Amino acid sequence: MAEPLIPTVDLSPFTKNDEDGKKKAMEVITKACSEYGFFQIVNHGVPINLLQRALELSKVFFEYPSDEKLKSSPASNAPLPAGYNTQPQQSPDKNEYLLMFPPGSTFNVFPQNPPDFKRVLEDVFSKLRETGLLVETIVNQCLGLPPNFLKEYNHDRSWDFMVALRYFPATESENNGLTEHEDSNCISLVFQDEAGGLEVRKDGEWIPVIPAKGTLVVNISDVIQVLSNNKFKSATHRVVRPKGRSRYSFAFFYNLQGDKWVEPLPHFTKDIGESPKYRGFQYSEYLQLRLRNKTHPPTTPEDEIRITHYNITS
Ligand SMILES: O=C(O)CCC(=O)C(=O)O
Ligand SMILES: [Fe+2]
Repeated sequence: MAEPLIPTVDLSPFTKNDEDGKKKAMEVITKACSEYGFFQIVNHGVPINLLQRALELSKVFFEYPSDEKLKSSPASNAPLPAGYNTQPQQSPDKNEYLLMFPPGSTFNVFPQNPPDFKRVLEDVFSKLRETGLLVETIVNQCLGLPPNFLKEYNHDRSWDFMVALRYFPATESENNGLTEHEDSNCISLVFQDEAGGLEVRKDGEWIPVIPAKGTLVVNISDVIQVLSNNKFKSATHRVVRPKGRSRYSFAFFYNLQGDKWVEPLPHFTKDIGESPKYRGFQYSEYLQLRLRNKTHPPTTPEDEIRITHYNITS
């Protein structure tokens, strides 16, 4: 049988305390994170039915007429526009989305319909947050950091957010759904419907993530890349829209508190005689620069701020 293109890791050894299984899983994860920062997980603790239900309900929601969706427009004071959003007309990203912060956040604006949607979104969020913590713990161990290091550094869960996305069908002339990028946060978890379209760049080639029910995609993001001084890679990924149908997905961003200082850790620099590859920065500063890419897009996309903004080049 052909090798699956993106490795799929069974996380059950981590809940069953199967030491041998954990070791094997960690080898696969370490390799994937060192090369390109993407892998898939099964037995991750989020019920498959819940993931399916979330996709079904988001499909119902996004198929409503605009005026119904616009009833969940964001309140103006939120740090990110929680609620229903469309991309600006000039954006190359042809999607619409519903964004939420943790259940109970006062920024959240939920649709009234379909009636079960809010409860399912809150459930999915809570479950993905638990899986995010588990993955962070595994990444911590794969990086050889002291136990609980990342958990303690990244203890404030109020910055996490999730988006339900709907991508419009490709046209004859273009199929960009989400332009290539790296996520700014720590770890992202994604699931997509059977239309597929998510791709990751490995050795200069775009590798499609073949959709598989109940499977979550793990995406290592910029904060982990900086802390580990490039030992683990922030995945470059994009979404290509399929023809003839819309495509639905969810992305959960296991984030970091804005006032945290981010810089390569001593473990990956002075302790091993390596120079830092990034200068330190406050996370909220980087978030603002990234947000500005969206609100004030530069004329050439190459001028968008990425994590390379903090590179030490000498
Ligand atoms: O829709 C997807 O599959 C991925 C979304 C994504 O990469 C993002 O929102 O940053
Ligand atoms: Fe992304």
